[in-house]
Formats: sequence, C-alpha cells, structure tokens
Amino acid sequence: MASTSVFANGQMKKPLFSFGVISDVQYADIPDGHSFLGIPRYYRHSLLVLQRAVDKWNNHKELKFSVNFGDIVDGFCPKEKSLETMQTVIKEFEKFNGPVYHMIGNHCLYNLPRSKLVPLLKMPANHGCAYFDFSPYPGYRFVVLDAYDISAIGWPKDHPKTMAAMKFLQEKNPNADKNSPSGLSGLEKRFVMFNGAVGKEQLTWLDNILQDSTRQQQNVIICCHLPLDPNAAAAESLCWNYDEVMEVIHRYKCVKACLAGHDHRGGHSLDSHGIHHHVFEAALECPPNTNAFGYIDVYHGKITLFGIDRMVTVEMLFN
Ligand SMILES: Nc1ccn([C@@H]2O[C@H](COP(=O)(O)O)[C@@H](O)[C@H]2O)c(=O)n1
Ligand SMILES: O=P(O)(O)OC[C@H](O)CO
Repeated sequence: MASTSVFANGQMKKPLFSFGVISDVQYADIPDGHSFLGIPRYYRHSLLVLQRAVDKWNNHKELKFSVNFGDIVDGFCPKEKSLETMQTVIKEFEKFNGPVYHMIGNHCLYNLPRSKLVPLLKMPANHGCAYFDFSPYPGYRFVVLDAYDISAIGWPKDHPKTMAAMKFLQEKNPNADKNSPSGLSGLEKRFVMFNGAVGKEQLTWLDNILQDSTRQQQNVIICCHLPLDPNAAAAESLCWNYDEVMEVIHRYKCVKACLAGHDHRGGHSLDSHGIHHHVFEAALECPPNTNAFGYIDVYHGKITLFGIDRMVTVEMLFN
C-alpha cells in the first residue's frame, strides 16, 4: 500500500501519520445469517476480513496505530462461548504491530458486561470508563466516546444507568420490544435499545478535552461506535443524544471529523459547521473473499481514507 498521496500537479506528499480502521467485525462461530432487514451477515468470514486487515496494516509498515469501531463479537454468539470468542478476536487484533484502540459496541455488551470488556480490550480508561483520549502526533488528538454510557445493556440490571436508560426508553418508545422503532417517526427512530447515550459526566469531560485541545491548537478526531449526524446514517442507528454531543463539539473549532460504525452500510456527511461525519462499512457484511477495512492518512488540512473493497475511499478536507 502506498503511504504517499498524489497532488493534482503530480507532486508526492507524505502524510503526517497514518492509522488503520475497521468496524463491526461481529464474529461468531455460527452459520451465516442476516439482519432484521434481511441483509446477509457472514459471521465466520468476518474473522478472515479482520485477519486480512491486520496483514495489510502490517505490510503498510507506516501505520502508527489502528482503531476498531466496536462490535467485535456478534450477539448471536452462544453466551458460554462469549469470552473465548472475544479472546479469539482480540488475539487477531494483537497481531498488529502497533497499538489498537477499541470502543465498545452493543454487540460487545450482549456478550460480556462492561466491567469485563474494559480490561479485556485494554482500554486506556480513566476510572474504568470506556471513553478516553490520546495524542498520537503533535497537534492531533483522538477522542474515543462511549456511546453506551447510558444504556439498557452492559451495566448490572439494578445499576442507576440501566434504570435511567430503561426509563428513557419507556418514555420515548411505546413498543413492547424496545429494539423496535416501529411507529416512531423520523429521528425518533433512534430511541431503540440497541443504541445508547453519552452521559452528563462524559459530556463535561468532552467539553474539557475540547477546551484544552483548542488551547493547544490541536486538531481533534472523534471516534464513536454510534453515528452523530443524521445525514451520515439511518435514524435507527444514531446516538440517542447525538444533538447534545454535537452541541458540545460545535462550541469549538478543533474537531475536524467524527468517525463511527454501527450503521453497516456506511455513510458520509459534512455538517453545518464543516465537520466531516464518516460511518465505516461493516466487516460482517462482506460476502466471502471481499473486505471492508482501510487506513487513513492524516495531512495538514485533510484526512484521506483509503478503503479496501467495500469500504469507500474518501478525502475529508478540514474546514
Ligand atoms: N428496523 C428494525 C431493526 C431492528 N429491529 C430489532 O432489533 C434487533 C436487532 O436488529 P439487527 O439489525 O441486529 O438484525 C432485531 O432482532 C429486531 O428486534 C427492529 O425491530 N426493526
Ligand atoms: O449491528 P446491529 O445488529 O446492532 O445493527 C445496527 C443497526 O443496523 C443500526 O441501524
């Protein structure tokens, strides 16, 4: 894979740094199936997609790190196999010659409680939280959000956050099956149990991080399993309080892109503040011998996603 980019005038330019990306592996040692909407899901093949991603990333030789956008094991994985299946996938990520930053998705939480996931995924979490930030290169900061901070899945049943999420769903979604958006209209369709919200403490933490990034003149890239812009993803897949998260982000000028998974078909938008929202195509939905992973080159003024096969290639110019 080339680590240089061609300018319009043919001049080559080396990126400041590059990193690998993959989302929604949702591996399980079970026969192929399909989503609720009938889209085929290749539960065993997705591990091969991950293996090919790690091979490519290692062959590239210049990737500083990789980011997994969540959902590494599918909810249909038999529960007595959850831990070993999670370890199988993590072992594949560990073959990458560099750090891998993970985030938690709903399917991870169907398999294991977050108290087990945070240490397993070696999240550089403060106080056991699944949100964190890191600065891989001077002038750049990555902020990994936990979109299941307020969620009906993953916390103990009697945890205040589970109860807050259940109360919220009761108020917002009249269906007996809280995973069903049936009867909800427009953006209300996001009020389903397979989504979640960023809690108040995390929003304050985000605000502080962005304030500090502004002071340090850093460009920020937000990573979140759930998409944060209605124009980049289906309403059913949005973070419950994407609007509150974006209100915090829009207070500052430092955020250049919000990257996400969850909506398996992928998507892209440019919001009213010039921030790119990009949703990655799922590894799970790659028919045999196809792929969906990539790497991103970061330059002064833009990032370029090089997608393999089903993952689209896109250039995101900074505002
Ligand atoms: N339009 C939809 C989508 C989903 N559901 C419910 O969510 C569950 C999980 O969905 P998958 O995308 O993972 O298949 C599914 O079993 C349904 O209960 C829905 O009702 N309507
Ligand atoms: O990965 P799943 O099974 O939670 O599906 C996510 C939905 O497709 C989001 O719209």
